[in-house]
Amino acid sequence: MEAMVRREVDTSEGRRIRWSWPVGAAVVAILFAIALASRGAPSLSFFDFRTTRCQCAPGTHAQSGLVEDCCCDYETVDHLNEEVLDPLLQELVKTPFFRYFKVKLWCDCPFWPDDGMCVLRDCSVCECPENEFPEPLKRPSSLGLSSDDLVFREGKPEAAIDRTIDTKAFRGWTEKDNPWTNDGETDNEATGKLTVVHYVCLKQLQDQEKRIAVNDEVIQSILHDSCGMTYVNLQLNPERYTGYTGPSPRRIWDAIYTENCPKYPSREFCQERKILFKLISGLHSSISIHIAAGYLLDEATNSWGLNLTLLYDRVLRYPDRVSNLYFTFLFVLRAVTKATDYLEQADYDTGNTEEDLKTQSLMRQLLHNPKIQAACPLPFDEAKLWKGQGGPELKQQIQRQFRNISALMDCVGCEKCRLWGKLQVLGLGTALKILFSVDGQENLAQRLQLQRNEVIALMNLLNRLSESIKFVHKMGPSIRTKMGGTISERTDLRPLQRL
Ligand SMILES: Cc1cc2nc3c(=O)[nH]c(=O)nc-3n(C[C@H](O)[C@H](O)[C@H](O)COP(=O)(O)OP(=O)(O)OC[C@H]3O[C@@H](n4cnc5c(N)ncnc54)[C@H](O)[C@@H]3O)c2cc1C
Repeated sequence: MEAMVRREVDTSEGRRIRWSWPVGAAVVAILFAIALASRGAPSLSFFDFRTTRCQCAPGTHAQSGLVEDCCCDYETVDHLNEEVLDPLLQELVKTPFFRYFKVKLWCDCPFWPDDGMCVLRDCSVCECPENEFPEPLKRPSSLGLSSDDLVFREGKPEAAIDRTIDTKAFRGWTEKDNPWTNDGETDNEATGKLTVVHYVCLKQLQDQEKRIAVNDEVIQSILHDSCGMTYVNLQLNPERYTGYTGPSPRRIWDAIYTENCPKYPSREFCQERKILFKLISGLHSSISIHIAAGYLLDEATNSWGLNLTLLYDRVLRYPDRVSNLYFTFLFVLRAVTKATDYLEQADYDTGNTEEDLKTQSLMRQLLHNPKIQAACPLPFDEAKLWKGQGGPELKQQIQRQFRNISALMDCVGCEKCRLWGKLQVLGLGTALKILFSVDGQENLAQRLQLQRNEVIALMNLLNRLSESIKFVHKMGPSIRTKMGGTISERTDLRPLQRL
């Protein structure tokens, strides 16, 4: 066998192969068998636009061939990403609709006392100044408030909010809870409502210096107690290195992996059990890639750039972390394409007609892209999951675990990391909701209900993953060569570089 491999290598150098009869016959027989077997199997190469329904293969765990448990190969994903997805997503996330994310940044960690430590000024999130975000989003009524709330809290009818524009701006968007994420994330959660009510009313009183003396401290404490909701311009807050290291993030990742999504190493376990680990691991890889790509190389000169060692040590040297990134990407892409009808009909109104038309057009180009449909028509096949014995119970268990992970985001001790952690976990929760809360494709658009913030999170998550894949594809080979090309068999035992 070894000799045969050597001969093949020789061929590429232009030498002649010397075949022995039995070896030649065996090779011909094997090739014939492979050809026969692959006639029925889908070839999903980017250059082979067949549209047969995919038989998801168990996967090879290497970075070639089909991405494990998915229906597209690595090469196809790289090409589609570079040619179609990345350019569209880069434009999409800059539009007013997708760049403002509503988030509760100051909730208490429900599991342990706050131990966050973040060393850089860059940790903090720059919130939107009053005059910046689009009018329809600005109205507090868009957070699901009613004028009764205001009267009840402050007894001040003049503080009542006009809901007319809210209805228009949020047409088609639901406020229904997502069963996959922590309840506190949703718009209609009670404390969220009160926070905004307090903020609006108290601020008005303060400004007018009327009736009640209110100082910032009071406002802050109210905001903090009820974990205030705020709008953040994502474009001004890139996900990158923040200096958030040490026991605090370690504790969170540990809690996620050990308590909520343990790794099931062997093939004995069903795909459903392995899904959560793979999704979180893929997300973790993407976060690490963004940290490495936007690293503070020299604090004195404030110079930012790529930290090669970090990228290699945390992600590239572990093939399973890379393949989990591709898995997560395909999973989220499938959710987006499954929700095509819904997302196409959704209202992307921010009051800026030109920009909103552009948003709509970009969404259409992405949802109906012929290259994606031809090369990767079914990125992930969710239909075959939860069918076995105990499937529904298993689904509920995994749903609970994911909700815990979502709640753990309030324990992240650095604002910017918390912002991106919350957004991306909400994006994953939205993908899970699309894929697993509604069976089948028929009438999906009628039955599916998404919050506006869920869609913003979903598309921004897809963009993060797409950026990470582009980065791995472009830089991976040269970095591997530079770093010596060693690939670790083990996924967690090598000490990581301290920052
Ligand atoms: C939700 C969240 C968001 C964050 N966002 C940021 C941010 O935006 N900017 C920033 O600078 N820091 C951020 N951090 C911190 C960052 O992720 C690291 O925790 C930190 O840089 C310390 O890294 P580390 O070397 O201890 O390894 P960590 O990345 O903390 O990894 C901890 C352990 O998890 C395992 N592991 C690592 N990667 C994977 C993977 N892909 N799959 C499976 N297992 C894995 C390994 O066993 C590793 O030892 C965030 C942390 C969290 C929890």
